[in-house]
Amino acid sequence: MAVLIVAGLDTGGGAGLKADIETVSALGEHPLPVLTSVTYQNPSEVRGYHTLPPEVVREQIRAVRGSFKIGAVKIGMLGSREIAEAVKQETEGLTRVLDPVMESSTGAKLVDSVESVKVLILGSIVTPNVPEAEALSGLKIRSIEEMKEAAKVIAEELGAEAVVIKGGHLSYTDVLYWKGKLYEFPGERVEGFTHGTGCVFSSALAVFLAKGFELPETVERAKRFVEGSIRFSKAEARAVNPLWELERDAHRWRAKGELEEAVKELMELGEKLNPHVPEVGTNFALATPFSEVFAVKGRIVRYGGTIKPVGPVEFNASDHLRRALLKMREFYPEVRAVLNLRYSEELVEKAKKLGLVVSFYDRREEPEDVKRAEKGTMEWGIESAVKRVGKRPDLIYHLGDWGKEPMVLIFGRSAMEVVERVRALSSR
Ligand SMILES: Nc1ncnc2c1ncn2[C@@H]1O[C@H](COP(=O)(O)OP(=O)(O)O)[C@@H](O)[C@H]1O
Ligand SMILES: Cc1ncc(COP(=O)(O)OP(=O)(O)O)c(N)n1
Repeated sequence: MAVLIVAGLDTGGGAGLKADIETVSALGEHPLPVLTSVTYQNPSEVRGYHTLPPEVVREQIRAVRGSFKIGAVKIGMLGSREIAEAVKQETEGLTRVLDPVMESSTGAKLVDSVESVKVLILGSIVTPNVPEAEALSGLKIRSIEEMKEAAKVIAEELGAEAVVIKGGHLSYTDVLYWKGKLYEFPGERVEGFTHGTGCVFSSALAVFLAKGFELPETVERAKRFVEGSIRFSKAEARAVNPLWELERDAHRWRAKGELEEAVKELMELGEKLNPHVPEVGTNFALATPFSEVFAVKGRIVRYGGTIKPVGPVEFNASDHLRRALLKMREFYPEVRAVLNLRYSEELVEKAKKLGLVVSFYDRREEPEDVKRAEKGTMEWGIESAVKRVGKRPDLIYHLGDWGKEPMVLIFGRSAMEVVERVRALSSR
């Protein structure tokens, strides 16, 4: 099934047509991109825009309308009244999702007037954010109740088929008004980059409608998709990541394979490693670029004179090492792997001789409030060891405390780098 996308180009690659194409593709449908305008923008500012002649927009739609089975159309930045009129005529009869783009989140205008957007409201599924809903309804919106009133006004007075008011500017709860009924879609703030959320939301809505879902289910699915695209956004883009699901799954698959290979290699060191395995066992953890962590279920234990993994490599199989690794990655995101061994002075001395950067934390220095808080020790320990040495540590040790075995953590930028370090440390 194809989804027609009528939108503007964001040169920063975060919102607009590029985000729409990625959303439609990631959700498994075929995007048909129609350009209305070129903006000059990055995630921090929109410097201006140029609208294409309406005839150019018209011809783009005509070129594809007859040759593809179009399940829905998503309409984003229109730019001008003339383009809005052309798009209205050329998309007649299609299921229309209208994101009434008026301003970017940075406050720059992306359409000549609110009236131009209104041209396309009749019969469309309209997805304003709170400021856009205020402009369309003439009402002030400060609460979910006021979102509901505005949605009703936009549907009943402007003739929208349905109205979804998005809550990204308020409480992250979205509201749908459809066929005389109101629906709420509760949400919570997700940490990450949010430039492009509105574009991804409306494109996802168009895709799920094209797939045949009913509107309330469609809104729920689109909302959860946007949440993922915020959670798995990336620093270099400073915008949402519509490819998150595909990338996350690919990274999970690769990380699992990488760790399985490294564990196999580690088993080759069996006899040499056996004396370094602590009473609680050794574990080996690897993080994906999205900071999801794999480890060995049940840990690696001493077995006769050698060592043995108790279970398979699994997602979230070690809380302890996961917390150590994620804390280290806050300082050094390139660090992806960690393994724990029993502390011994010889091991630490050998690490220093090998030129590894060694640091430590002293549990006796742990502040009382961290001690009282459940699960804060590891994070505090890694942070204090990182700060103590002032550069990326390869090995962090602690000397234990009441009921806590002294331990060594060996870090690396890949699982194999950790194995190589362990090989060097355990060689006689
Ligand atoms: N930080 C966030 N955490 C979770 N959901 C968010 C966040 N920001 C926006 N959303 C959701 O993203 C979608 C788009 O909303 P919004 O950001 O208000 O649109 P726009 O980009 O048009 O301003 C909505 O479903 C909204 O609830
Ligand atoms: C070309 C273009 N189209 C739309 C927008 C606005 O995108 P949106 O998803 O609403 O994201 P924010 O502007 O709220 O970050 C845009 N900026 N450029």
